Amino acid sequence: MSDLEIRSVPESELERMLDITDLVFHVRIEDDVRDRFRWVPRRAERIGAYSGGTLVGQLAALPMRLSVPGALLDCSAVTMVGVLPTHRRRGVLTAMIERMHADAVEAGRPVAALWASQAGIYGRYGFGQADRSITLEVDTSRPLGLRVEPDTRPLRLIERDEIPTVLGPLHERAIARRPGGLARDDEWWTEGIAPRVDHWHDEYSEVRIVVLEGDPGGYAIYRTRGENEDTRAPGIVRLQELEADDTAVEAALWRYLAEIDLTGKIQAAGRPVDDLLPLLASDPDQVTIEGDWGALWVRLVDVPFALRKRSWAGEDSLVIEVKDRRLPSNEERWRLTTGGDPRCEATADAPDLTMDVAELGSVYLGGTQVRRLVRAGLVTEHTPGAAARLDRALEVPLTPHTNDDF
Ligand SMILES: CC(=O)SCCNC(=O)CCNC(=O)[C@H](O)C(C)(C)COP(=O)(O)OP(=O)(O)OC[C@H]1O[C@@H](n2cnc3c(N)ncnc32)[C@H](O)[C@@H]1OP(=O)(O)O
Repeated sequence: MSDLEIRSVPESELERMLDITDLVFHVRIEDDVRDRFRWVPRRAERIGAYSGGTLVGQLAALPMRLSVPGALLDCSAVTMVGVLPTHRRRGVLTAMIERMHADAVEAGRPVAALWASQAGIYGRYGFGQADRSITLEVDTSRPLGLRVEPDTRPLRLIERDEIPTVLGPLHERAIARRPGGLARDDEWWTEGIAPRVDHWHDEYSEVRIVVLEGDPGGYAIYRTRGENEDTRAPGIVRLQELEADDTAVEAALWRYLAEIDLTGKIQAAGRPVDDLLPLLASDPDQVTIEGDWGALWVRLVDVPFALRKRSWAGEDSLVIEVKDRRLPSNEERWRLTTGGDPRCEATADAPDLTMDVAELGSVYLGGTQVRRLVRAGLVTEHTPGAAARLDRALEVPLTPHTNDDF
């Protein structure tokens, strides 16, 4: 598009950004809750596409920190992407992504991440799907038997203003154990994770937070809905997040949720794929997996830095040839030396594996098997056994998972 100008969106145009969000996502952010939605673009780097001086496309990049195995890395968390239907398919998104990449390089952010509205969009920009989520449904119309002894220490319901101090340390431990989470500040907790009312599900109660304090400890964030008087459908506990330092605490929190009076079902969207509950339930038929979907997409902006900063499960040395048509500084043969002091240096040696940076993004957190990508024809294995060796080095004890919906 010839008259396209890419520049920062000033704070005075936040309302226009919300209007564009309404328009492209087919939603209506009512006046009384607009204030709540402004916090995201307010704290983001706002990239605008202007045509004739009018904002026609937008992208918000939140400076965050992403948990990767063994580290927290600075990350551009991309959201609120939209292009007016009158300007679609003319390269507006591509131009905004290029600016986002340049900004991330300049700020020294080695990774970018996003949730995709449609999975077909972001691979071309070097993003790979890095983790998945499942929805669990638990039938609690009868008692939920558990095969382990739940922790018997008391649980406490806390108020929202206690969240950062009480849940903060528990969440820090959770994302240190499991890659894929974002480090949270007070606003992220109270506006993003646990707003008092969930605008998209306002038939549910205000947010409830139950905690088992201490170390080991844990918490659950949930909302409830009573029985439907017309259909007699049972009341529902909608679980948003449950984190526990050990299995006994986890069992105590599930038991608490299962025993809430006047409810007969727990709906838990956004659980990790290796969730323990299907194994812990005495009657596994009470726990069903109702959904399974792609969650976080990861883009390595600085490949050698990201590979050096991640911890690895074993010692090895492999040459990975990376293709990256958007960020040429990544397009290299990299000798990756894994182990206690990881190294990643450009080399002229023959590659063991060749892959696009998008595939590297999808395996980086440890949630996707390189061997599977080889079988799919998406990664080329030049040295027999190299994919299996990289898989061993990438291995993480807990599958990556992201519960920060941004
Ligand atoms: C992180 C997030 O916020 S995800 C939310 C994304 N936003 C939405 O889904 C809202 C509704 N959709 C839109 O606003 C727009 O259609 C966007 C942002 C998805 C695309 O914007 P456009 O300016 O039309 O994209 P652009 O013209 O730069 O297209 C770039 C490429 O992506 C492709 N593409 C664009 N949208 C899609 C899609 N939904 N599915 C598959 N491919 C797509 C184009 O065909 C083009 O391909 P090419 O490079 O091979 O020619």
